[in-house]
Amino acid sequence: MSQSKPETKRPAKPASAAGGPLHGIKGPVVLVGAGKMGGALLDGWLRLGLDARKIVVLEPHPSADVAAQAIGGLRLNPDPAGLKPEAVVLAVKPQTAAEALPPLAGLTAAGAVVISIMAGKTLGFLEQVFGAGTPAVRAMPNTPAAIGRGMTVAVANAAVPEAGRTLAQNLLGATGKVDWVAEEGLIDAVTAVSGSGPAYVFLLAESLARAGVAAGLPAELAEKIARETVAGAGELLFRSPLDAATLRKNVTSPGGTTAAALDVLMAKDGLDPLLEKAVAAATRRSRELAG
Ligand SMILES: NC(=O)C1=CN([C@@H]2O[C@H](COP(=O)(O)OP(=O)(O)OC[C@H]3O[C@@H](n4cnc5c(N)ncnc54)[C@H](O)[C@@H]3O)[C@@H](O)[C@H]2O)C=CC1
Ligand SMILES: O=C(O)[C@@H]1CCC=N1
Repeated sequence: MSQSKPETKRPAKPASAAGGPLHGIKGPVVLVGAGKMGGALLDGWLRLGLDARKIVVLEPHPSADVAAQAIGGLRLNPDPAGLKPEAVVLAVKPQTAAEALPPLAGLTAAGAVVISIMAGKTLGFLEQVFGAGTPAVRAMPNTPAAIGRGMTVAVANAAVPEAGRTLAQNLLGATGKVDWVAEEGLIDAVTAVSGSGPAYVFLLAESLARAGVAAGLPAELAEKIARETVAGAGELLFRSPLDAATLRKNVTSPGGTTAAALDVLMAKDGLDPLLEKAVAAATRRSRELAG
């Protein structure tokens, strides 16, 4: 199990305590696993003003940041027996799930919606653990959730009532955008594109820096300009109404330097077939994780 924990500082007081999308939540909301992604969700809930007293965190290795929330009333590792949660959010590693979750099956007895962000773990698996007919949402977020700029795609089983879907939308939406699909099979490819996708973008920054060094730049300068270029281009894509292809064309002067590079990147054996292979590999792995 990974011990790396997010070190982001949470504001002492919620930014907006009243009237936000989490306002109507009675709780408790039980978060199982407060690592990188669970921690990002927790941050988002607190940022949107969810009262810490409505949150229960089950986490064997809480970060100092999570532990500090206990002062604000968040309940850390209480006995789960007797809890009657409104939602149970699962953010443990898929490989840990078979061992970690069965002891928590009783948490949904009073009708809680289960919201899982575990890669590969199906709605069927969640119903196996928590009982057939348990309202369950399978969601795939990504790490920009840590700065409120995540992209999550979710699918619900037939047992989730409209109110449960709204609850899931609001809890997941605390970290960024949320889209829903009706077909669970799509989540594996979503995982491969947006779930894992930030890693491909960070790799691009690393590769671009290495290519800069190979072209004669000092390593420090190459890393700085590659990082700023990826971050700036991402920000431009975020803010601009133009699509990615138009923004790319705007960089590309006919017969110029960018065109020379794009001739390589857009060749038959360029970036497209490489990313297609990478996304296919991640999609396959997501299916395998279903076990
Ligand atoms: N890291 C990513 O980019 C993304 C991860 N995910 C999914 O999110 C889930 C969590 O991943 P990360 O946050 O990256 O991993 P992580 O390792 O940072 O967090 C997992 C947490 O679960 C805790 N844990 C272990 N056993 C437990 C138990 N019995 N009860 C409660 N907590 C327990 C660990 O101490 C750890 O803090 C995974 O299922 C992953 O597939 C989904 C989208 C993106
Ligand atoms: O690598 C993984 O399995 C997780 C799921 C998507 C991003 N990280």
